[in-house]
Amino acid sequence: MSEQTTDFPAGPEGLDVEHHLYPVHKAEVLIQALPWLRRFSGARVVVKYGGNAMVDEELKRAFAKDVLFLHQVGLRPVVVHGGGPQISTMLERVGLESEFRGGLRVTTPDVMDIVRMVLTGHVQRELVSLLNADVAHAVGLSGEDGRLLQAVRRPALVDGEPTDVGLVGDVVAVDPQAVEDLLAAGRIPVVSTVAVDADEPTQVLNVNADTAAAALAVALGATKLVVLTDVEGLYRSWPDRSSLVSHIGASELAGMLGSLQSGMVPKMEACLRAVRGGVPQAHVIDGRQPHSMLLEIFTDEGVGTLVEPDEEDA
Ligand SMILES: Nc1ncnc2c1ncn2[C@@H]1O[C@H](COP(=O)(O)OP(=O)(O)O)[C@@H](O)[C@H]1O
Ligand SMILES: CC(=O)N[C@@H](CCC(=O)OP(=O)(O)O)C(=O)O
Repeated sequence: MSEQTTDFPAGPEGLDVEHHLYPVHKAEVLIQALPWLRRFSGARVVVKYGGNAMVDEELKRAFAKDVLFLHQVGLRPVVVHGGGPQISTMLERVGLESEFRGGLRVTTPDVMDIVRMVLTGHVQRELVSLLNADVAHAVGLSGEDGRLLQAVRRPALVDGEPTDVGLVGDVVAVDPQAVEDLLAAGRIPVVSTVAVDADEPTQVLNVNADTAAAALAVALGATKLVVLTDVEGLYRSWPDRSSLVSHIGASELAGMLGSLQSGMVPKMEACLRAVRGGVPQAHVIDGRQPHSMLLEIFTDEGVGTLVEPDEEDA
């Protein structure tokens, strides 16, 4: 390992390790990781990388390093990415309106073209390129490939009323074979969440990336779903930053869903679906903090919010 200290995680009390990590502490970090490395060897981890967490180039590179680290130490990461802000930027550039109803983008055929173009043609390509900067393990695919993600059209719920949002779908079936093939070949799959319409297979649908990641995690029998976003985790009383929930069971979360707002609704619904679908742990962590994923998986303290099944279901 090099002398450079900038890639080491912050200490438990927010210690500025860049300047304070002594060699013995570096060794302690490695020793602390040992039981977790052993426990998660071979485990499938679905990592959802939200568009809001893709803040700058350095953070994106740090994310790519973390994924490569997981792969290198024997886990089986599968990256599922979003790109909501990037879609909105492109819509603005081409003079199309960005409108959300009940947290879902109103998706006309023109908007769908942009969604598909930005997710599979831009965000996914960029992530694959970052992941392949040193060793070429990553391969990108879309929910259309091998009909990985199949969805049916769904309305948004606005004040409890179903409201049409166009070409928006809910994932109803996953055929994970394309991802399985890549995993069997030692690849890192990078999935864009464009889905095939189950009722009309030549039509594509825009699906929420959190929901799609959860469905894929269940279908793959993943050990963890890790959702990277632009907040520390779930806050009990948003926006009170002192109310971070570090651990929550499925039933308690189900009871909280009705009080959540905006982007946290699909995110926490996705975590709930994942743990109720057999994924033992779902995490929401801060993608703006470099290497938060490694801190979550390989340190005793963990970070963010952990969702687990109710004890009787575990
Ligand atoms: N209870 C809550 N706890 C945390 N964040 C919340 C909560 N309620 C609403 N939010 C909002 O949800 C956002 C995350 O969702 P979203 O913007 O869709 O992220 P992403 O692009 O990563 O999917 C946060 O930035 C925050 O503004
Ligand atoms: C139906 C719907 O709203 N789809 C989302 C898909 C992208 C997404 O979910 O990206 P993030 O994870 O970055 O939010 C959208 O069009 O913005």
